This record gives sequence, structure tokens and C-alpha cells, in this order.
Amino acid sequence: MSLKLDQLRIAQDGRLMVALDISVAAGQVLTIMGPSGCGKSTALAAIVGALPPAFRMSGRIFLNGQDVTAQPIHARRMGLLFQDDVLFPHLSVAGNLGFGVPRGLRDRAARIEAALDAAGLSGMGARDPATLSGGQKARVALMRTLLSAPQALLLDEPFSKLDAGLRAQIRDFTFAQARALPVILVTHDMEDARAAGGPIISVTGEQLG
Ligand SMILES: Nc1ncnc2c1ncn2[C@@H]1O[C@H](COP(=O)(O)OP(=O)(O)OP(=O)(O)O)[C@@H](O)[C@H]1O
Repeated sequence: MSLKLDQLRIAQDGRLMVALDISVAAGQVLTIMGPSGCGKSTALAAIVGALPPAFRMSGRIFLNGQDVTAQPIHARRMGLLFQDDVLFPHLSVAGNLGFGVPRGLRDRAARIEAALDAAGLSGMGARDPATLSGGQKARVALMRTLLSAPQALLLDEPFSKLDAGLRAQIRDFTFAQARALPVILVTHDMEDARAAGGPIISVTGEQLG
């Protein structure tokens, strides 16, 4: 799998805000950094197909070699994970995971079980998500996204609410679970960027390291 941003440009009120021209291969994590308000989240919104009307976009987005620029958000099948990605409080842990599984799959229960296993939550599917620790919640949120079988994973500061120890643990877990996918990580944290191990760019297209 691969994600290619070909001369992607996002402007607001005629002013260029974001310029990205890069390919991300499966198993690679591209990190996007930059000051607050410079357009990092907007860039992810454009890539998934949910750019707010206040912005104009040019360039093309390719997923697995296919031009998806004109496709609506649901057809692009990309997973997007936020820092405030809360679990649904009215659903069990398994119910939350099941939300990610595409409708009509026969092995739905087995997929949920496998995700519980991967998250270190075997046998805890019936639990109320409120009873989980912060790390457990973060793992369930990630697995819920991955169960939707995304073609790429976009991470918008997903670790920033976690304390330092947990942050490293969840970060490693995320990169390990997503190793079959191209991943784009938005972060303010240099440690996150280093741990990602891939190219680091600013949203203005400048290569940082
Ligand atoms: N829906 C919207 N309509 C109009 N302007 C918006 C909208 N969303 C964001 N903006 C503006 O676009 C600019 C970029 O916002 P964005 O959230 O992409 O920045 P960011 O780099 O992700 O910031 P942070 O690091 O603080 O999350 C900001 O000036 C913001 O106010």
C-alpha cells in the first residue's frame, strides 16, 4: 500500500498555507511538524477528503496508485485518529471495536476477539470503556480504527494527552499495529518524530530531517 501527495497545495483566502509533495510507503511513517495553527490538521482533513469549505486545494492524492482526489471521504477508506478520540460510552469495549468492523462480515466476532488480544484486553470485551485505563482506551481507539481496514492511517497528535511513559508505549504499539500501512503523523513532539523513524517535514514542504 502507498499514499502519494502530488503537489498538494492548500490555501485560505488566497494565501498558501500547506504544500506537500511526498510518497509514503507501507510501513513508513511520515511526520508533519510545524507551529500551532499552521495547517497540519487541515492537511490531514484534505487527505481524508474532509477539507472545510474555507480552504481551496490543488494537486492530487493517490492511494495504492489510484487517484482518489475526487472521491468522497467514505470511498477513500483512510483511518484518522485524533488526540481526543473518545470511545462511545454507551457501548462495551467489544461494541466499540465492532463499530469499526465493516457491515456484513461473517468473521466479525473473530476480528473483535483478535483486536482485543492485540490490545492486551482478552476477555475484557464486555467491560464498560469508562473502567479502562488511559493506555487501554488509547489501544481500543486505535484497534477500532484499524478494524475498519483503512488503506492508510493518519494520526493527528494522538499521543499528546498521554504522560511520558505511556506515550512511548502507545506510540510503539501504534506503529507496530500499523506496520502494513502508510502512516502520516502530525505532532509537536520531536521524540514522536524520531520514534516514527521516517521523513520529517513542515507543512510548508520544508524537509526538516
Ligand atoms: N473549518 C475551518 N474554517 C476556517 N478556518 C479554519 C477551519 N479549521 C481551521 N481553520 C484555521 O486554519 C488554520 C490552520 O488550522 P489547523 O487546525 O489546520 O492548524 P494546526 O497546524 O493543526 O494547529 P495545531 O497544532 O494547533 O493543532 C488556523 O488559522 C485555523 O484557525
